[in-house]
Amino acid sequence: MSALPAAGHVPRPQTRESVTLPARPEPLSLKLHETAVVVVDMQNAYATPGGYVDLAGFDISGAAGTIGAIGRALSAARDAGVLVVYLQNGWDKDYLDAGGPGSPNWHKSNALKTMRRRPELAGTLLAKGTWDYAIVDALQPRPGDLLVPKTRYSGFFNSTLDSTLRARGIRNLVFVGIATNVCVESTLRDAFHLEYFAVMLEDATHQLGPAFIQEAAAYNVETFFGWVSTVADFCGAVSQAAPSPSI
Ligand SMILES: C/C(=C/NC(N)=O)C(=O)O
Repeated sequence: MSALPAAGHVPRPQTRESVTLPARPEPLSLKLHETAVVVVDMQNAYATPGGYVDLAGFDISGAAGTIGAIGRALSAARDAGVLVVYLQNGWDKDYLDAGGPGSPNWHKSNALKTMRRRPELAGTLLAKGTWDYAIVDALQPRPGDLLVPKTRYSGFFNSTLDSTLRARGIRNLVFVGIATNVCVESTLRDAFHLEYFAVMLEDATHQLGPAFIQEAAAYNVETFFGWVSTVADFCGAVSQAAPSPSI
């Protein structure tokens, strides 16, 4: 985990106010100082033409709208003093973290499969230090945000995410990012099992696969694992809380 920028502590404006977030299946009361927005894998790999999922043949035409929606949610969150945590998916340049043939990841990762199918792409997809791994320009982390690298779909697996959140007293997680049905849902399900209250902003997420997948993921979240809300409702709710710099 790293705080951004690398050096120095950037205090967030803090509020002890609770807000009520309109959500399905019911509104949710959130103490903002116990809440973080989790930005899942908004990397060129997942959101930019020429990135991994585009090269692997998935339709990413909706990603541009998702970037804009996430930008609005993050702006409201930062203004209200809500912690922003970025997840960044990928591996070392030699792909040791990705696992070899003994790992299901080696068999299921479409990034690894695409590079095996197209050897000219070897070393370019989801490797640390590459353009593909980088967070998209429009959503670059700001001072005070945190960034947690991860090597599998769930942000909680083999990462510092849980301890990072617990150390800050975070109980509520607001999820945005790509892909709804893979890394967002995997992380959100693990959040449920780790006793976090999880909300997905459905219009700030985008699926990999046909449109019905987005609906199915939202159904799963609101019925079994957490709550579903929207960017407009999130922005409206957090803007009700005035930050209090003295806390
Ligand atoms: C398929 C896939 C999804 N990632 C994500 N960020 O949801 C991958 O990483 O290969």
